[in-house]
Amino acid sequence: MQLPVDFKEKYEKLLGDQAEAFLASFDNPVQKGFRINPLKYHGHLHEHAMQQSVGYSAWGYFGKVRGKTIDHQSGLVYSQEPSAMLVGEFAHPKPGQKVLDLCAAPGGKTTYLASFMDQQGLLVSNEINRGRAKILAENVERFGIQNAVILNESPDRMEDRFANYFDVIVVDAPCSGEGMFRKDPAAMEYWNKDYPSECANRQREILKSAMKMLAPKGTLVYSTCTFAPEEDEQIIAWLLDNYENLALVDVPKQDDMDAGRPEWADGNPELTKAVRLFPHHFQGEGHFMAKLVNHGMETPTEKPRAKKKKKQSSNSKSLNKTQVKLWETFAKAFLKDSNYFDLAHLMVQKDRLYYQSERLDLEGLRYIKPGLELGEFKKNRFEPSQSLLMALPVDEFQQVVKITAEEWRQYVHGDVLSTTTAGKGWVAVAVDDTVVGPGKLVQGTVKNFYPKGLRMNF
Ligand SMILES: C[S@@+](CC[C@H](N)C(=O)[O-])C[C@H]1O[C@@H](n2cnc3c(N)ncnc32)[C@H](O)[C@@H]1O
Repeated sequence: MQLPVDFKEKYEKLLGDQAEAFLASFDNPVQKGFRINPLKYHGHLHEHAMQQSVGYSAWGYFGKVRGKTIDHQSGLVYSQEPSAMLVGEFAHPKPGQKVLDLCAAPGGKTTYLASFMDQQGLLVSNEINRGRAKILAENVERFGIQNAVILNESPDRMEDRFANYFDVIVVDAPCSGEGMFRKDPAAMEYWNKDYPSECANRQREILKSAMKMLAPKGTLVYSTCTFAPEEDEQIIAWLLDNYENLALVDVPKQDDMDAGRPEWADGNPELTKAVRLFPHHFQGEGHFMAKLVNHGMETPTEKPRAKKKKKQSSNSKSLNKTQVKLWETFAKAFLKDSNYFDLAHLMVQKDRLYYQSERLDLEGLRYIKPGLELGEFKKNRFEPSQSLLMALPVDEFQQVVKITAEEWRQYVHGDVLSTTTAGKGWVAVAVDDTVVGPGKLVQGTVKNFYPKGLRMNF
């Protein structure tokens, strides 16, 4: 691989006698990986083999995910390279906590965090770039996460609303991407020797906002996919200097994981508690990560905290009587437990019904999904969304139509299926125990409600 000359010279100086092995590793094959989804997994995958597990991740395996498969389309697996899995392990939120993934698209860390949370608590998943935020929302839908809110904000605009709020914050920062050169050689086009310092400026701004949103005793995980000390140890040194209540957590390291390098920053020996993943030592792409805990009190906010408004925002409303009736009738016929989603946590926005695990007023913030989308109110009826189908296990539905893998291809193509299943009305369509989407039983056929935007040809 043709690496930038300045890049080579920099790491020859920094790494000394290890530089040769480090630079040679860029010619080795990229490590591919995937995770199984514990919110959905019932003991087997349809098209992928779980051969070699990633030791430090309960859900991680080496191997490549194929896109046009039941496993991928129904969110049973998530493609993620092995190094990135360690960030989720560092964060390790508990069910019920308030968790923020501040730089979240396309969703690798968000889906990892949700895997620990067991649909309880709140996961705010934010992405500044609108196009990428939409992709994030698609991945969250497929993974079946019930307790996520997808924001599309710049971190500084979130500070006041969420002051001292989150128990766990992950900042998987935009960075110079040196650790991705092997996987994505196009990343080299942006790189020049000043790029890491430019990225570091942005990282400090993002972290200033993150610190305002971190609760007392909260955990902050910072990660990059670059080797640049300016964006790694030097950022952590800056955090420790500027936030005296913040302390690094000593996370156990495997033999193939390197410690942070104090000599590449201000010499603070604490920095050895950070982790570097070098591709000449570790089976994965280049990464840096650090876990910190806030031992302090609440961080004073600069502006007064926004007062809680009694009135709901103009965008989102509680359900009116007709909508309550339509939803309740639908839920009774479609779900085994018609109260699965607490009415007090439901809200309507532009005729779409959402469930919010934690009631939030998002007025003034840009968002993609204010919660789990359950479906849409149409003239005198309620139509379930793909998100609802993805977010519940098969045994929560009253009526299920089981189809074969071959029929699944027809279903995701948009075809009407014939069936011997008796009954009528809304059904969950499933392959074995894997729910793949909604359908409607009409006289021996399953009318196809797989979203048009997701349909595919084979
Ligand atoms: C390394 S990627 C995140 C990857 C993601 N966490 C995952 O695991 O799939 C960094 C993200 O930060 C976003 N970003 C760029 N500038 C930002 C800023 N100023 N504040 C917050 N996020 C930013 C990028 O759009 C990008 O999606």
